[in-house]
Amino acid sequence: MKQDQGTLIEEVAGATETQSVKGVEMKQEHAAQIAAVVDAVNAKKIDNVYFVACGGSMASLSFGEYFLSKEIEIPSFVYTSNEFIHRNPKSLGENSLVVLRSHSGTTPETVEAASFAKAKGAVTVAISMEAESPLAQAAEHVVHYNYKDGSDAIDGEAGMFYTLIFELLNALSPNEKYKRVVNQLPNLGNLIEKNIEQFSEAANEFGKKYKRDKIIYTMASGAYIHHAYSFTSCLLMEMLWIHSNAIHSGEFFHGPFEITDYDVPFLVVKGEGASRPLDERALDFVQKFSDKVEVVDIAELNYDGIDEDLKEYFGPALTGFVLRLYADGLAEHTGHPLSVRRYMWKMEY
Ligand SMILES: N[C@@H]1[C@@H](O)[C@H](O)[C@@H](COP(=O)(O)O)O[C@@H]1O
Repeated sequence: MKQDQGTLIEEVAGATETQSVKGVEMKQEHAAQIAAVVDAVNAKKIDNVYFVACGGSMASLSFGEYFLSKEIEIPSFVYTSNEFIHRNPKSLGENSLVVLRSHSGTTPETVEAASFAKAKGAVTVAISMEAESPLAQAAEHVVHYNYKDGSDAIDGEAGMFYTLIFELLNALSPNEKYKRVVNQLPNLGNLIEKNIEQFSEAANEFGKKYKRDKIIYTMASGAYIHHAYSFTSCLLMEMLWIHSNAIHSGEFFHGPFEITDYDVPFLVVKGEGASRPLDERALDFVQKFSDKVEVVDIAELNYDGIDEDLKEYFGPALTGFVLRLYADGLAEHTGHPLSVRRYMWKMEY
């Protein structure tokens, strides 16, 4: 059992000279929720970490798996909720940390997965915009985030999630880098605003140019494959009814590239970080054979106030807000609002 070491947020709050973003502080109840998770992790020997959710929520949790597997030796896994229950992973047990996420807090498979993990004795953490939701009640710990209610981004989905992940990384394997990430995360609000401003026009042009296309492929790698997945599944297919597939840049040459032609559209997310060369290789190819290639270059995002060596952690936190603009552009020019569903939440399935 480790000593109770407290959280990085508490450390920052007690040492004003290290606080990098003046006037922006996480709400106390949110900092306390994260502190409770850190205490629970410090009180146990954690052997593995499971991230469990559905759809866009699963994609968001996958950034946690990406950073944990890249940074520390404790293995981590991502599961869609129903498979988590049905597969019943052998290493799930009382030394597991299971992080579940549901925006609504009501997705039945995810609620059930929380009860399933709790029954196995794991430390369970529910992330949701609804602090009283069924998911929050099924898990031992709750990490709540504010959604479109005027709260600062540090209390929103990205601010809360990335703070939790870097607090967890620090609890499992302390490193001064994680402290700097937590110190600099309050910059998110400002950065989201600046990046929305920077990419709005290109995203609107994208909508104008591709409004007649019935299929748009997305391509990415590393952390960004999870952005490609949610862009494809949630934004293009669910909300805009545009056929798509999220292709991993490293896998592109092992089948999918045969579909490339002058009139086949690709949205390529050129990542910032370890797997950027994979994206560059795939991009070189599609740019040779397709006239319909759109690139979102994550290295070109605005990272004001972020240390150079921390950009790879901030890129994934900002990209969702940028890609959302590209869906907004399509919605605007196709006249198909992102809110329309035919089946989802409308019937039993
Ligand atoms: N497009 C939505 C996602 O955005 C959502 O994440 C998921 C699960 O819903 P919830 O996050 O409420 O559990 O359903 C769909 O996939």
